[in-house]
Amino acid sequence: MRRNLVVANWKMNGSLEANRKWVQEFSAFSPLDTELVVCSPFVYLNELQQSFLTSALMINTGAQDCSAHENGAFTGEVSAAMLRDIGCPWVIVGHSERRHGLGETNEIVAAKAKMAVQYGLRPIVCVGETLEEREAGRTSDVVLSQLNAVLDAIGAEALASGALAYEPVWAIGTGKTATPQQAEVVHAALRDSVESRDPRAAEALRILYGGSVKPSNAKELFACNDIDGGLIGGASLKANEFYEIAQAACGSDMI
Ligand SMILES: O=C[C@H](O)COP(=O)(O)O
Repeated sequence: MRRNLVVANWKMNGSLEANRKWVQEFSAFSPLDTELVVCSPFVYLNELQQSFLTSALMINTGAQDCSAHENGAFTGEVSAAMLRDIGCPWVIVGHSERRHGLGETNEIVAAKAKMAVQYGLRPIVCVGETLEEREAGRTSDVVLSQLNAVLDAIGAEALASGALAYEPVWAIGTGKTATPQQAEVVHAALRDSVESRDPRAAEALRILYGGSVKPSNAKELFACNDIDGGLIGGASLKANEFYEIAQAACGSDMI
């Protein structure tokens, strides 16, 4: 059975004060039977992790990226080893804002995923097509080539130790969510592709949906067979909305 996973991606948002308020607000809610991760900017990871512990919140931390390099003269980069060193268990790689905004190729994303796994981190690998690619009928080609680059680098089992996130670029921060049917078709194709390499890993792999997930649409998305939770941007900045989305994931785990 796959346990649903709901991940907050705060992107370049937050402050010490705002983060403390978020933790305080979230602590007032009853615990949920869903695995939760908050990916904050690097500088807040340590304090956030401590506050989750002291508030007895069952939330893990994640970084939003890691370097494709091991160490050395790479100004501004943060290595997987450093994340491991501060006890941050999760890391997002290949987010579309990095692929499209910062020119990260499939090869770079694969190298980052490899570094993450080498240092014992759980990668959340993002894939997704642009509107132009979808309209040209290239959705499967694009997401499967993004997936395969990572699978070639780390293998299916290592991917299943983390998660795969399908985020159609046209749905991110736009308010346009993929319909559950649109999302499920892509999720099923992604799982089939992993299955052709390793059926056990495919069964265990959590495939998250991301792109304008809100409390109002989360339940029907999470009810789909191959959607095992979400990667939540804007709505995760509000503790109550993230909690409601996490609540929607409770009890929709698939066997
Ligand atoms: O990582 C999260 C995704 O980019 C989704 O962001 P969004 O929920 O603001 O659309």
